[in-house]
Amino acid sequence: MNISGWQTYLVTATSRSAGRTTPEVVAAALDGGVDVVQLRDKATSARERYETGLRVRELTTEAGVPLIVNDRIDLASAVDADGVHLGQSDLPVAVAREQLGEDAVVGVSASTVEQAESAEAAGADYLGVGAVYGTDSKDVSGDRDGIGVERIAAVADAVDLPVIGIGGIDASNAAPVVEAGATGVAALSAITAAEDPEVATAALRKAVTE
Ligand SMILES: Cc1ncc(COP(=O)(O)OP(=O)(O)O)c(N)n1
Ligand SMILES: Cc1nc(C(=O)O)sc1CCOP(=O)(O)O
Ligand SMILES: [Mg+2]
Repeated sequence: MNISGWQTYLVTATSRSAGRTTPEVVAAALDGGVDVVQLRDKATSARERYETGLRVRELTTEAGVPLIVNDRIDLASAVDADGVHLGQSDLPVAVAREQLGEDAVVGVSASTVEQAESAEAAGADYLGVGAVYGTDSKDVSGDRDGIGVERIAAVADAVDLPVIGIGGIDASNAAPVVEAGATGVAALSAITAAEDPEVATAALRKAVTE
């Protein structure tokens, strides 16, 4: 898996998708050229997430794009995802590897250099680092304005893993995140809540590749 090629990373949220279903948003983002999709629905039942995950798996497989499941190793396995994204309070990387296999992609959230170094030592494949800017999509502890691109630079300097910036990122502010050393950017509301998720994805892609 070429994780270093992940420049645009969609994080889904049915509750922030302007009445569209998550498969509809994912299909549009795939048409817009997104590199990886993470299924992250905190508000729906396990059964709903499973059904949605199966459909999103079909779409991502057709497009040749990896699928990551947030938090849940069991759901990642059930929908045959490529991997799982784990936060600081989620199960350890080693458990994910044991359950999903050595080839599974395991991402870990880090908002400090210390957390990034620990995740690297634990065997993470990539880091999700944020919240870079202020966000309404998640209750983030600490600085409401975000950790800033300076922290992205510090983390990218400290570890050898691909770094994905997340939090408050859209086409207008994505370039400095990559200039600071991130491999790519993850976006939730900038894509899911956009008037046209395909256009928003293409704009984000342009911002980080040009
Ligand atoms: C790419 C990426 N980075 C960070 C996160 C946040 O994960 P976590 O800290 O576990 O918080 P929740 O998303 O579970 O609320 C992420 N999901 N994806
Ligand atoms: C899911 C998530 N994780 C974050 C972190 O800092 O770890 S910020 C965040 C929300 C990202 O949503 P938006 O792109 O709409 O700001
Ligand atoms: Mg989590």
